[in-house]
Amino acid sequence: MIYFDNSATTQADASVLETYTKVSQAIWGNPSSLHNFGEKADKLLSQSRQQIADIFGVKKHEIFFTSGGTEGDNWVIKGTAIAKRAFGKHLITTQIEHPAVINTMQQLEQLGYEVTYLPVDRTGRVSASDVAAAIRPDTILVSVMAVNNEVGSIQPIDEIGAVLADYPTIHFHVDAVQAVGKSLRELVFNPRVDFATFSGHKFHAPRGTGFIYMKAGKKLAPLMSGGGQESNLRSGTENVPAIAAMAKALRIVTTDEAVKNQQEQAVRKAIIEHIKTQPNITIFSGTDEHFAPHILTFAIEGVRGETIVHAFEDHGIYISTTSACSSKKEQVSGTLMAMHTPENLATSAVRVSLDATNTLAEAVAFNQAFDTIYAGFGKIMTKRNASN
Ligand SMILES: Cc1ncc(COP(=O)(O)O)c(C=O)c1O
Repeated sequence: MIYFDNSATTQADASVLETYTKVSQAIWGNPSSLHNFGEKADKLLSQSRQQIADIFGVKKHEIFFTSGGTEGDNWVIKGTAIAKRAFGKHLITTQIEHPAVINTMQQLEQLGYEVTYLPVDRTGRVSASDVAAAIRPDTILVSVMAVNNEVGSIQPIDEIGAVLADYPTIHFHVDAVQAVGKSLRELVFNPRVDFATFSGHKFHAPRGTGFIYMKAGKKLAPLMSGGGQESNLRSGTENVPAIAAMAKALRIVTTDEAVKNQQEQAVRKAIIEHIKTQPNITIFSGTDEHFAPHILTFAIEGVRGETIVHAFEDHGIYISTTSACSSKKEQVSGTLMAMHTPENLATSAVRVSLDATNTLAEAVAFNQAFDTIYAGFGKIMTKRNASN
């Protein structure tokens, strides 16, 4: 089996699962309990928070645990909307955000908020000057992802940060779910960024884990009210075993990051160099510094994305249509449409998403499977053209 769908989810690391099991067996007390057993869990929770903060060079009390990327995005956006409703009801985002952002924004629109969805260029990048032009006196939030999950384009967070330096009261949120382990720490933690969202299952931690970064002094309304965990901002008994496991997974994925990214880039380039020689192939992910090393999206014109996914599956290779969320709903990729891709090409797009465990030998196997699949589709396309 060759697993090339790491942007959908990653396999939990064996040593990370070991931590999860050990903590579940040995330190399963409730961190809020007053007794010594609870204190042990609380101590581990605190150590995990410190570990994560240290990795990113931020303060411990700026890390808040969540259940994943969707919760983090919802919290920052709705939490801002509630906390700042007296100051304004305008939010700015892009047309290429994950549904966790776009659908949250749409929900707010139904409640009377106004949202500007900024366009992107043909390479899938938003422009900082468009952000500047969209700012209004009642703008309360700018939310822009670091790495797009469908084509891998890296957004100019630093340039947007420079624009927002003149507007210190506007919350600046970065969805960093696809940016972990991709040598983008400085970009995500640009000094002007106030909030960032992270999801554990994208970096080999157990499902249902995640955290947000909330800069000291910034405020969000809680979405989960209850027992007052996470400094009264996110109630609910903490999943200490999973959180300890996530902290370990983050340490592993961020160790030797540059070397791992070179590996991903090498595998990606080996595939690009091979497939780009064929006619009817469109590659949407660039190889320059504006694209993350792990995502490659391409289309075989005239063949539907799901047909391509299943054809590779027959060869034991797992890829996806442009995102795991949209693949079962037969939705056309929002990112590719925003990039002005013709609809017939957007419906033919598939995403290969890598991590550092993928090898050049797997790229060779992928390329061989590609040749067989492409030749098969070629016959169908020729027949179709002849009968038209
Ligand atoms: C950019 C981005 N944001 C948010 C999410 C949602 O994260 P989760 O699956 O942890 O809810 C994803 C998941 O694919 C994503 O790629």
